[in-house]
Amino acid sequence: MSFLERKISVLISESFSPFSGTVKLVNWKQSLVEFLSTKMALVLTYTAARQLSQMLLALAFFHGSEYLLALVIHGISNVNLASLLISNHYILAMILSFLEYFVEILLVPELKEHWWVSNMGLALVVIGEIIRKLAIITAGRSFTHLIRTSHVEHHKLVTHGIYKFVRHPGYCGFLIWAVGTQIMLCNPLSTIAFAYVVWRFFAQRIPYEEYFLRRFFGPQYEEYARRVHSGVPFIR
Ligand SMILES: C[S@@+](CC[C@H](N)C(=O)[O-])C[C@H]1O[C@@H](n2cnc3c(N)ncnc32)[C@H](O)[C@@H]1O
Repeated sequence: MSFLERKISVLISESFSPFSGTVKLVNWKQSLVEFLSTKMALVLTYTAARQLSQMLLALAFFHGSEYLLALVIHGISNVNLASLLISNHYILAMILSFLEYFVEILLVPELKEHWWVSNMGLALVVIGEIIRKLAIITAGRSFTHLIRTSHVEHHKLVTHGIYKFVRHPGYCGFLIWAVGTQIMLCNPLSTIAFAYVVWRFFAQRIPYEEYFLRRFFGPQYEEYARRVHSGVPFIR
């Protein structure tokens, strides 16, 4: 056994030894396999099973219901797969968040055991879903996944229901939902990244969307925008 092999063997056997302070020299390869298989077993714990299945359910429910509502409101001929709201950037962000989850549950499994944090995330996912779906149902045909750049007859300014409290409940709900998914997974890096990326996306989208709303509805929209907050932090 080389010096390095002996060192690794001691380190690993120390971390597994049930007798504190006892240094057992064991075959380092066998120890490494034991070490990795113990870590892998952690991935299959109750914690991971529950957090990951909640995440998959949240994703399936969010995208499935977006598509179904679009079908019901706009009719099959006006809806395509874009209504699933799954872009390449979105897929990449989700893959990175799953990657963070797996790396952390292997290296720092105790991070995922903060159940009050995870449950708070789950509550945010549910609240975000409710706000967004209320927005879609309230706005009806006025709520299109692509921003309208020309006025159509049936496009009416919506200022009732949840739009009485915030101008962009659909975006507000999505922001809460997206950040909630990462808090639910106890993913610190993705929580910050999702909050920033989603917020920045809406910070650019809202002025663009409102430029057309002002053109379509003029002083009526001006007055509404003065009265009601956007619903997205730091965007008036
Ligand atoms: C993806 S929806 C988002 C709606 C809104 N920004 C929200 O977050 O609930 C975008 C479409 O909704 C329309 N829209 C946004 N606010 C509206 C309102 N108060 N009344 C009618 N249409 C609106 C825009 O013209 C755009 O075509």
